[in-house]
Amino acid sequence: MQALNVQMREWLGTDYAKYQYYLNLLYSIYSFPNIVLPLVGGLLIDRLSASKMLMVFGLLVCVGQGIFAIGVSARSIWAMVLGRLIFGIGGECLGVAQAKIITDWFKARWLGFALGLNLSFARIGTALNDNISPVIAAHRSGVVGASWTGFGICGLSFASVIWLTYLDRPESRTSAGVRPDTSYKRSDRIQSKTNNIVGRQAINASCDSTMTMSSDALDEEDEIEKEDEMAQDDQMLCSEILTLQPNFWILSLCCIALYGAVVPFIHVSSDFLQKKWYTNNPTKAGTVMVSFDSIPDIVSAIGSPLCGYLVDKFGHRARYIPLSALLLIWAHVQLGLTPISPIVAMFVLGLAYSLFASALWPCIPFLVKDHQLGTAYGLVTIALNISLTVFPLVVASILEITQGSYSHVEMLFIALASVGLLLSILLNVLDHQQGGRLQLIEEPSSGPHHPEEPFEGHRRSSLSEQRLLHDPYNPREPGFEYRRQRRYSRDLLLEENPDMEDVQAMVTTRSVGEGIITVIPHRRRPI
Ligand SMILES: C[C@H](N)C(=O)N[C@@H](CCCCN)C(=O)O
Repeated sequence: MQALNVQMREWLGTDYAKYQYYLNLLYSIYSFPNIVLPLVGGLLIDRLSASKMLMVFGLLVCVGQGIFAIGVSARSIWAMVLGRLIFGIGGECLGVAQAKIITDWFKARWLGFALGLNLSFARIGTALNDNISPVIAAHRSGVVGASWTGFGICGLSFASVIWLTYLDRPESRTSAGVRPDTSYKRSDRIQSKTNNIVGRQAINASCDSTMTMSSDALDEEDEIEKEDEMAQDDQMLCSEILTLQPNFWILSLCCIALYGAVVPFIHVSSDFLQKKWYTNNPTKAGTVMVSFDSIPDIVSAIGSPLCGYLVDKFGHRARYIPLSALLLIWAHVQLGLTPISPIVAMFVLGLAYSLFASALWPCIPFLVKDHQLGTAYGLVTIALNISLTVFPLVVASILEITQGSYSHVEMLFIALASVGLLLSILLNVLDHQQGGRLQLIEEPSSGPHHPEEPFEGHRRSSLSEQRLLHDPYNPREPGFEYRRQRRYSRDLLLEENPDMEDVQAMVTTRSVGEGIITVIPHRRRPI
């Protein structure tokens, strides 16, 4: 919208004041419903399935952009508003579903890099939109052409949603050792529970059965039944939201403060930079500002996957957050209170943007249980949208009251970054007291897996870090089912030619009917 500012106003034929009202309305209608809806989206993702919901949200994005483009073609502002509403609901919930799928697949390795790459594509999209939309609109087709180009891109995005849904199907998850999606898991569990019952009845009924069960195997079966029962409870309930740990809520507050110190600034940066540095040279301002505007997004497009990689490689993900808050304070102090050229400050701002975004989102899976992930991502997305709804309005009010004083606006951003700094220090202190879960290193596993290894994947962890892991074999611990599957599939894969005897040593087989057996992977225990 911002990118097509002038051309859109000319196309709609409205005066400046009315157009500013429409512009704000089109932005607010995107963010406002997302103060609540990502929670509903997240709960649906946890209770149904991330890829099914991804389809629904992807469709909403296409429908929303289609209605918006029709509105632009017909010069109907209310159709445009309706389009943005549907687009916003789909877009933010789509982000939640994406994050859930990425976490399911990359939780044990490369999570920071994968989420960083996801952010990188979002930034590239923003930078391309800012720079290409006006060029498209300047041609014969105008803003109508630019809006329908947007619709075409949404169509391409929906095609990749379909492709992703295919890649994320239950069989691929199972063969890759990835935690199955909720709906599949539930039907699978009902089936396995039925099999267990049938198997038990068959064993009990046939005293002359040729199959005898060792007491170990019976213990194992009892444990598996217990796990099944407990897993039935592991459906995300609304009431569980209140039981999420304080660190999760502090992280959400960090999200409000730090995004609030960056995104609303980017929205007004073009006007600010022009007024402060290029007042007497509007021609230069016109050309320079387009690229200046995009510096934080471009730096973040490159920086986010790199920072994500650093987080994976060296851990300490929560420590990057106060560091990024310090960088934000530096950038805003330099921009707001000094006459120094803004280029360096804009780079620093982009670096801080990369650093906190690629550290903050990968913290979430370390703070909630697996079955709460969608809801947790939904809640942090709500925090983000509160920030993106409230602070642009605060900025607009400050500009109105101070008659356009950007120094006062910069003071707001410095204050927000300082609040982010304090909150992130508190987060690190509390996390340290609880053993440093947020600082763990997850790195790609290369060598063989040792039975005594307490957690999935190879990881350098200090003793204090390991203390907090409790019992990774406890089905109530976050990621239990995921770890068991990973162990099982890794054990099979690590054998170059796994022969059947070895495989049999790892599983218990049950005859549950004529010609039907059920295979239960053994749970490995630390030596
Ligand atoms: C408004 C927009 N959705 C946004 O700012 N998103 C955030 C968070 C994306 C999280 C995806 N896992 C961003 O940094 O782009």
